[in-house]
Amino acid sequence: MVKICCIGAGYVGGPTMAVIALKCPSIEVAVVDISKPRIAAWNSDQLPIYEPGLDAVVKECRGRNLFFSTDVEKHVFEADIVFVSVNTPTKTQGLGAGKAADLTYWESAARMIADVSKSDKIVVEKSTVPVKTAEAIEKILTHNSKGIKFQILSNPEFLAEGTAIEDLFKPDRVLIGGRETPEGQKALQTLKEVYAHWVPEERILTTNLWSAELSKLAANAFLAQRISSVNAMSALCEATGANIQQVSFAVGTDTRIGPKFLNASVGFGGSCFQKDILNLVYICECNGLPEVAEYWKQVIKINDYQKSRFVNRVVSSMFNTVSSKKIAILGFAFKKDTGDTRETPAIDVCKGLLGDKANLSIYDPQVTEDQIQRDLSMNKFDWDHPIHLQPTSPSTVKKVSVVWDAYEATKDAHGICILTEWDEFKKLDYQRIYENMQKPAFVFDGRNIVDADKLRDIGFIVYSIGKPLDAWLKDMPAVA
Ligand SMILES: NC(=O)C1=CN([C@@H]2O[C@H](COP(=O)(O)OP(=O)(O)OC[C@H]3O[C@@H](n4cnc5c(N)ncnc54)[C@H](O)[C@@H]3O)[C@@H](O)[C@H]2O)C=CC1
Ligand SMILES: O=C(O)[C@H]1O[C@H](OP(=O)(O)OP(=O)(O)OC[C@H]2O[C@@H](n3ccc(=O)[nH]c3=O)[C@H](O)[C@@H]2O)[C@H](O)[C@@H](O)[C@@H]1O
Repeated sequence: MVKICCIGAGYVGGPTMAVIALKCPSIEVAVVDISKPRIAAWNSDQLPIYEPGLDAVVKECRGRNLFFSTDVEKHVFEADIVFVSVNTPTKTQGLGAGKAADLTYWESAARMIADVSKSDKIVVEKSTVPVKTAEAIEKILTHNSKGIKFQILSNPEFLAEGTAIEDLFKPDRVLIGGRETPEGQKALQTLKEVYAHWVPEERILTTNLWSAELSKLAANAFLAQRISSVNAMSALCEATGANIQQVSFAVGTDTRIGPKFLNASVGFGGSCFQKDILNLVYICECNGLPEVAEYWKQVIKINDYQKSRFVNRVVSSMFNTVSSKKIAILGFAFKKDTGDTRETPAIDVCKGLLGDKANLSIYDPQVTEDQIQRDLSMNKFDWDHPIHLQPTSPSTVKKVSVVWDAYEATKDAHGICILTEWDEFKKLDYQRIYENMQKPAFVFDGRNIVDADKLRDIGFIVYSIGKPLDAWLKDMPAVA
């Protein structure tokens, strides 16, 4: 029986391996992690991540050919194929701080693999890494190998959170990069056969190592660039009376552009877009390509601009101050159908409003108070380290309360900011909400999910990203 071990039981390692186990009953899959609580949660009924469809997959395979364990060395020792899906955060100190990928966790995983291995292995880069990382990993493995042969493959993951299971069941493509040597090609074929259990052959792309590594960074950069492009247009729409949804639709019907990923928003979030673009920028700079670096940097600048533009709009609409006003925050996760808050735009928006002394009442159906408090008090990029290395007891942000109901959050509030597009926010009883709020009552829809005209009929002053402005808002321009 082929044995797979995956180091890193996170948002990628967990779901990816669960699906491999489901689709390949003849393969034994062990997912290992240094975090005991995380592994305990994977072995319980309360999985450590919320992902539609994941519970059913795990339930079917766990204990059959899917195992979660903290015994990292034992499972690496036994495996034929070792996936590495550990954190690759942005460096916060030293050379490349604020941009370069921190490969500490990757390097320690590679050294451990070299230490415990007694048989030849295929080592698969699942984490998103800078182009040429495989070369560094190869060096670590071969210099410590005691004669054992390792083949490195790059197999970046393209799943999106909230749709991970769907994406893994029916991927647009699986990408595998390997060395162009007979041994490299043999390893590539072995991994290809794993995916071929359920992915059509023509969707399994094979390339050289560097193309696979770079394609992952490029794909995320292209996706994020689309959002920054549409968000840049949203600002122009507000200034001119155009409507971003109409513009996106008109632009997206061109088959060369396509309709997906053109929703204007308060800004993109998530653990990867910013991190991967910063990483790309750093690589360009290191390769003497400052113009290319500058081009991609702009994607992040527009994203930051979009978040601060939103805050300014809220503050300026409410007589240029939110000091001591209650603002309800609906949604904190970086997108719907996930409890993940890594790099969520809600962090920057909340910090901006707190900077103007607002009192925040936050509700998100999947995010705990503890998580929100951690996020609002943690330094930038600290969140992307394994949980046991993060600050243990972050100070509580006093002007923030976290409640478990949208009606409670909005009671007596002056304004509502919708920051995540949870379906339940579309179906709220806004008449009831209006009656319980201070007047004038504002809704700032950072996701364009509410029926603005209906809300205006109730009496709300409504701001929708990239849509024609209410007279009230036009009279109170937001200066970024
Ligand atoms: N979250 C996402 O949607 C996607 C993430 N990625 C990439 O996948 C990689 C992992 O991301 P996530 O799963 O989101 O991170 P995560 O933080 O959820 O999981 C990483 C896990 O690795 C563990 N770990 C770190 N060092 C270890 C070691 N030496 N031995 C054993 N376990 C160790 C941590 O305890 C943690 O549980 C990153 O490079 C990310 O950029 C790629 C595609 C999608
Ligand atoms: O490398 C990664 O981590 C992953 O990053 C993204 O996936 P993810 O961050 O989970 O979620 P997305 O659906 O891409 O959304 C990212 C952010 O962009 C925002 N977004 C998305 C689409 C859109 O039209 N507008 C928009 O503002 C979302 O609300 C969210 O904040 C990519 O879509 C995945 O292919 C990739 O594997």
